[in-house]
Amino acid sequence: MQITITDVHKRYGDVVALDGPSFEIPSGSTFGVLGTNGAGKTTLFELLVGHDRPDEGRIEVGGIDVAEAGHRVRERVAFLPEHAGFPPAMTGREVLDVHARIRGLEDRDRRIHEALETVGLTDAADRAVEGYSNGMGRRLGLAAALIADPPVLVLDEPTAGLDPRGVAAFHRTIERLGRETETTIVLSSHVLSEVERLCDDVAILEDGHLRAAGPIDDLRSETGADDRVTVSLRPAGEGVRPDLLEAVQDRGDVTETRETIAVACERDAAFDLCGDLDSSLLDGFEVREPGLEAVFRDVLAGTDDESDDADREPDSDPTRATEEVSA
Ligand SMILES: Nc1ncnc2c1ncn2[C@@H]1O[C@H](COP(=O)(O)OP(=O)(O)OP(=O)(O)O)[C@@H](O)[C@H]1O
Repeated sequence: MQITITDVHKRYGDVVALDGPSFEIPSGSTFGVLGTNGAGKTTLFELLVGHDRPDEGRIEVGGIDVAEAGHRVRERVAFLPEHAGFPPAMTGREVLDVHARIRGLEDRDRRIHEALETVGLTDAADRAVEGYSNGMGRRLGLAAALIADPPVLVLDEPTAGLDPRGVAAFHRTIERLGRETETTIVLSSHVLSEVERLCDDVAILEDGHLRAAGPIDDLRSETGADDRVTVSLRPAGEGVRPDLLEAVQDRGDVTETRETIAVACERDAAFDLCGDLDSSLLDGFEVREPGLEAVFRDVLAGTDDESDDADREPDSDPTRATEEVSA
């Protein structure tokens, strides 16, 4: 089910939370909403699921205006908020039964069974929620969101606070939903590798403005991120690390990890770098293609000056984002 966001504005007192983003979320896609802290992601989700109304602009889900017909949209859109809580004494199954009843669903036992299976909570279904781990609680939230087979699923930072196993389980569930159903999945995350793994398309927000939107591959070439690579060098022992650092310091953006020294630079410069380095300093190296991180950095780097301007007025020009991306 396609979602269309058109010139949406939202203020909280003096704070401009959304300043006119316009973009489309393709039907059946897994779509990532990215942004710095306070960029407006949660605000956008609250408007998208009909919990609040925009001051100006429209959000349509499957052609229906959310602000005009919130009840019809709520039948189509399920939301997993960033902080979903459940009465601690209830079991997971009881929580899902309440959700199914609120939605007036028939065939509740089958739906509850399927939702529990989908998120991998069948064995814990009859335990009280207070005994659930953080990850199990998130998965119960997802099961509650899935119980009505919604055509649209909105997940606000779904893996925040989960341990690596919880994150992996969550990823598998989302990937399976994306592969096996027509569900349009919209999620926000600060973990770019997660978004790159799960999503086909993204929107990047900053201070309420849309900075870029579209398929990740298109953004890579539009932003020029495609022109750059990262050369990851493994020093031949800790003793030569300072020499290696000195040799690469003017060759690009240098970052160090415990094992490697990474140099992000233009493709031609990477070619020269690999040819010039003294091989006795190296245990090995690899060249990595630009990831979503490079796109994110390039998109936001083009707006550094503007993002300092906290008092700017709302911008009603929906073409603005396209201009900024190509800037
Ligand atoms: N109910 C509210 N009252 C006042 N200000 C709010 C309210 N909700 C959000 N804001 C402000 O609106 C801006 C956008 O907030 P929002 O929570 O949408 O950002 P976000 O991108 O989800 O941030 P984060 O990544 O930190 O969760 C912020 O400046 C925030 O302080």
